[in-house]
Amino acid sequence: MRDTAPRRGTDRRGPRSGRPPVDQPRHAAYEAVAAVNRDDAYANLVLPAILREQGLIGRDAAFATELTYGTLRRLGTLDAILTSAAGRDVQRIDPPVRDALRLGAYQLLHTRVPAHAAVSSTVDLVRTVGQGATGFANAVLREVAGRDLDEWVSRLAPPLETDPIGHLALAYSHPQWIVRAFAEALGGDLGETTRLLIEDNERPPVHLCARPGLADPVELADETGGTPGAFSPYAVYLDGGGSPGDLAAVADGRAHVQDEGSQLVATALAVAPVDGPDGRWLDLCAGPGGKSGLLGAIAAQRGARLTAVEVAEHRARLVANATRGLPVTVLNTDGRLVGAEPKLPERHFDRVLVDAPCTGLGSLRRRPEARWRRQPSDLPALTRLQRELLAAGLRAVRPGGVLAYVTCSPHTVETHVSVTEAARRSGTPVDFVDARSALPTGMPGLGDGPTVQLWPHRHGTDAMFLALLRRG
Ligand SMILES: C[S@@+](CC[C@H](N)C(=O)[O-])C[C@H]1O[C@@H](n2cnc3c(N)ncnc32)[C@H](O)[C@@H]1O
Repeated sequence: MRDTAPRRGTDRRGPRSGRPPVDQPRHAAYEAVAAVNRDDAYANLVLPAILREQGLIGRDAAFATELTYGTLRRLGTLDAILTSAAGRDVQRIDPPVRDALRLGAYQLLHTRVPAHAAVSSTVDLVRTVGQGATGFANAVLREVAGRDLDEWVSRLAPPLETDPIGHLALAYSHPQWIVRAFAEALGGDLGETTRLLIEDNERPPVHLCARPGLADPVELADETGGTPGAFSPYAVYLDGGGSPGDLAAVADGRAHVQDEGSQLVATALAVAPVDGPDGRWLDLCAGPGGKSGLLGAIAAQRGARLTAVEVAEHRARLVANATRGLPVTVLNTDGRLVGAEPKLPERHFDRVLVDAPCTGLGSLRRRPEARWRRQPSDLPALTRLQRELLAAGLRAVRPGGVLAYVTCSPHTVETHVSVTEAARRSGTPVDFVDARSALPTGMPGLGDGPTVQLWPHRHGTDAMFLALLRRG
């Protein structure tokens, strides 16, 4: 099969020119997927801008979103199938045609769009983005349509028995190194690993945090048409649809959008027992301010004050916005300067949060392209930073005070290894507190302690890791 002289560019003849060759939602999805793959854009930023620019709302916006997010999540599996169907490595197909084919294959294998509509609309799209390649695109998509997803997986994936990681990676569209890391964090349980991978490919729910003292979760659920959360005392699950930023409660600062797992780990720091004074709290990695917003609201109720540190200037501004009206002081500085920066004295704080920069493998549901961008080679620099920030946090906490180490990744190198290494090297006496005791009573699936790993497939949250340490 040959794609003859495909032409780059997008000379789309939109409805305004009188000829609508490609419907708007599909074209919007194409533009978003192309921007992500070509320009390293982020889908969650670029797609809303495209939808706004093209005036897409309601069902059209939902369809464009489903196509964009679904195609990006399933990229690994779709590319393997397209490589087979095209008889050549998908990487050698002209990028605009390749992205159009990915969208077409996604519709064929993952949606209820009838096959003829998926094929013809993709060929129309290819006509506008890669002229001359329509015959090629038509032939490839007909080949894809010849099998359903299960048939393609059994044809292309290595056997589960001999290569379980390779099999799961292809079947559930994750890079192998991530599947391996998840399986290790789940104690080698491949059934659970599979459930996690399936969950990662679903659209994540939107959770609100009803700020303590400012909103009641039951009333907020009534007001927003949502449901009170299962675990966090502040959580409300939204039913989907609409933009949460448009909700009155979010606009007027009574609530903010925050995964329930993030709420739980921030609350755990606030409820862990400390001996003695309890008025000085520190968030050493605060941007964009979700946990500072919740901790600041709790601090207001308890007469405490939170210092929120963020090294990136624009993110420090986001923290200031997220904590307006709360007893929070934002410092735009490097958290590792504890002891050197006068506003960050050693042995000073009663409660310290180190929500360290990490690979973010625990929130792949929310960032569809992230799994393909992250590399194992990202780990050394991140884990070094995690240990340095943890060491700084341990210097900042006073004897008898408590520190929460949190990552939005279940990778054991970022969780257990980082926290035990940093504690060991700190030269400070520290004890692990059983983090389960700082989470809601009766919460299932928390393991044997003392650290806790939350999971999308167990708890419906991001895969947040929590270790609580008390300085002796
Ligand atoms: C995982 S995010 C924190 C999320 C935040 N706690 C929340 O709930 O919204 C990590 C943050 O640490 C910041 N960061 C990275 N290195 C830092 C450093 N050396 N000192 C302070 N902040 C740092 C990053 O810019 C990023 O905003």
